[in-house]
Amino acid sequence: MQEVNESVLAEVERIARKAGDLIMEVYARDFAVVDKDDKSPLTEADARAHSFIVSELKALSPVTPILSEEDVGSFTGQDKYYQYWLVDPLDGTKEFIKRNGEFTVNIALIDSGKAILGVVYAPAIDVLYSAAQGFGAKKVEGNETASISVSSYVQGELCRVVGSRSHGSDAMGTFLQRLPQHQMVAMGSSLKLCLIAEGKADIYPRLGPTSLWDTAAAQCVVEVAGGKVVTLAGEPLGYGNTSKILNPYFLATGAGDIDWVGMFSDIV
Ligand SMILES: Nc1ncnc2c1ncn2[C@@H]1O[C@H](COP(=O)(O)O)[C@@H](OP(=O)(O)O)[C@H]1O
Ligand SMILES: [Mg+2]
Repeated sequence: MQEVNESVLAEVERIARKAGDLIMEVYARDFAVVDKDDKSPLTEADARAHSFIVSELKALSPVTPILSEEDVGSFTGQDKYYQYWLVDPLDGTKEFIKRNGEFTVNIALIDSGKAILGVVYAPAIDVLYSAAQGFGAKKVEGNETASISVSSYVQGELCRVVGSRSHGSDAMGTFLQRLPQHQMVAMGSSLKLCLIAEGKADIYPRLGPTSLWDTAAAQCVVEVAGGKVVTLAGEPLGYGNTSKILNPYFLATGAGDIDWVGMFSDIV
């Protein structure tokens, strides 16, 4: 069984940073883009980060299975403790290709369907978010480390909404029309969830598809920072059923007593 403690968290942070360095080597030069079977793009950077992360996690935790976006076929299922590593080696591949810096390395430890440790690293801006149940949530920007927590939205105030830069939806437009005062920020990758975690956004409605690996690590950061990531039925997004790779639509929110789920019930 993989324990969670400060040294394990530090090791996962090191792995995510080094994977980010490998990604940035590709970012700095020309690279080829190929279409995967599902038509999503793949670059050499995804493959390099994947190989590195898998070999390092195996060294850290030899018997804990790994589910990575780039090699779903070799996942052997959760272990007898209902644990596995859930990895998106490069989230925001479209942003990577556009070279706008909004992409991340994501590593989560799942235990009984819940992400109990999560590390998100954005190498182009050198920002790392990291959290584990019982150990707090933090942001490391360059040499500065700060504890992070969500903000509390009060109805009637300007609502800071964050959404995908590359994958929109009609339902999002309907939702925004209902918020008299809002500010919409577009952002690629799991960085949207991290903005909720550090209190820079109030809500991230994801009314379109994502996969388990897109959300797990950053959901841990949001939850430990005091926020929620819930389905449109109000249940926390879960990771216990790996036969179903796609997440349901979800809402990520900070603190406050607004019934966000109720606001969406007739939209979607
Ligand atoms: N039609 C679709 N089916 C499944 N996942 C999708 C999808 N469209 C977008 N995504 C997911 O959304 C992620 C990008 O999120 P965003 O739009 O918020 O930046 C992608 O991650 P990758 O870049 O790792 O492929 C991909 O997993
Ligand atoms: Mg992804």
